[in-house]
Amino acid sequence: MVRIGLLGCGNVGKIIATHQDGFTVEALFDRLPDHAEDLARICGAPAYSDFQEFISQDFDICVEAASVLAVREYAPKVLENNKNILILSVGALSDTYFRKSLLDKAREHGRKIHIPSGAIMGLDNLKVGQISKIDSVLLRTTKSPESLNMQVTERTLAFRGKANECIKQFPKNINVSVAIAIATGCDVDVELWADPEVDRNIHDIFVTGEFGEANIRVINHPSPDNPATSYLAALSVLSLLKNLDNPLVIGS
Ligand SMILES: NC(=O)C1=CN([C@@H]2O[C@H](COP(=O)(O)OP(=O)(O)OC[C@H]3O[C@@H](n4cnc5c(N)ncnc54)[C@H](OP(=O)(O)O)[C@@H]3O)[C@@H](O)[C@H]2O)C=CC1
Ligand SMILES: O=C([O-])CC(=O)C(=O)O
Repeated sequence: MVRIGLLGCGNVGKIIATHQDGFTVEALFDRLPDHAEDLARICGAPAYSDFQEFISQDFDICVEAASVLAVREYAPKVLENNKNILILSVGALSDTYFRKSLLDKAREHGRKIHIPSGAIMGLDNLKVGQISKIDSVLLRTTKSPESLNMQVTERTLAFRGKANECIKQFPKNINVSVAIAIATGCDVDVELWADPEVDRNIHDIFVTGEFGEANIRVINHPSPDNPATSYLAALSVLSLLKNLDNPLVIGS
């Protein structure tokens, strides 16, 4: 059974702590001690207010569901403490210098960095971009204005540009674009729309390349405690953890 330590005890953290299937939660950490203690009451794992104490506990993989800044601060320490890490706030890896240094650290300590599919589908086969030419990738994301902290009364373009710029402006909303960029190895064009008519998080992905063309539309239900985060993002973490020890590996 996989043993995890949970870094970030908010909306996704709560879903993980309440659905322990194929893994057990062994330790909890959040910058808000109340959040970690709330989850401790739900799942029985101890809450730590000191990161070093948390990371010294006996678990196999640290599951990050906190923020881009938390990844920058803690991911290197997780690897230095000889633990694998699952990173949901993958936007942190848009900084190529940081990404390289984290990969070097993972190699040095013989550890893995897992990036779940998060709030989209198709990330598995988008990796063909690393071996076969991809000509263009566009992600068009539509969310409610509330999710984007905007107040608009009609469909409004919040951002158009590249993924690594968009994540700087919307670190809680467009991690998926960085996951696509890393998977494909391509610069990803992003359009981010605020639409008062929608109550879903919609991701339209358009890819063209040597393989042909793909148009992927994911219409996500928001998660219970954070409308900006799709429920699918939490489910993708649960399914990654459930399959970690499975001898059958499905999807590329
Ligand atoms: N890859 C993907 O496809 C997706 C990624 N995400 C990302 O996943 C992450 C988790 O999402 P969600 O659970 O909804 O977010 P929440 O804000 O509900 O929960 C995050 C928790 O982590 C805490 N936290 C934030 N920064 C730190 C830090 N530096 N150190 C310790 N704790 C910290 C937060 O505290 P506080 O409340 O004080 O900030 C909060 O308790 C987010 O970064 C989100 O953007 C979400 C959806 C899809
Ligand atoms: O949950 C979503 O739909 C996408 C999201 O917030 C992110 O990628 O950061």
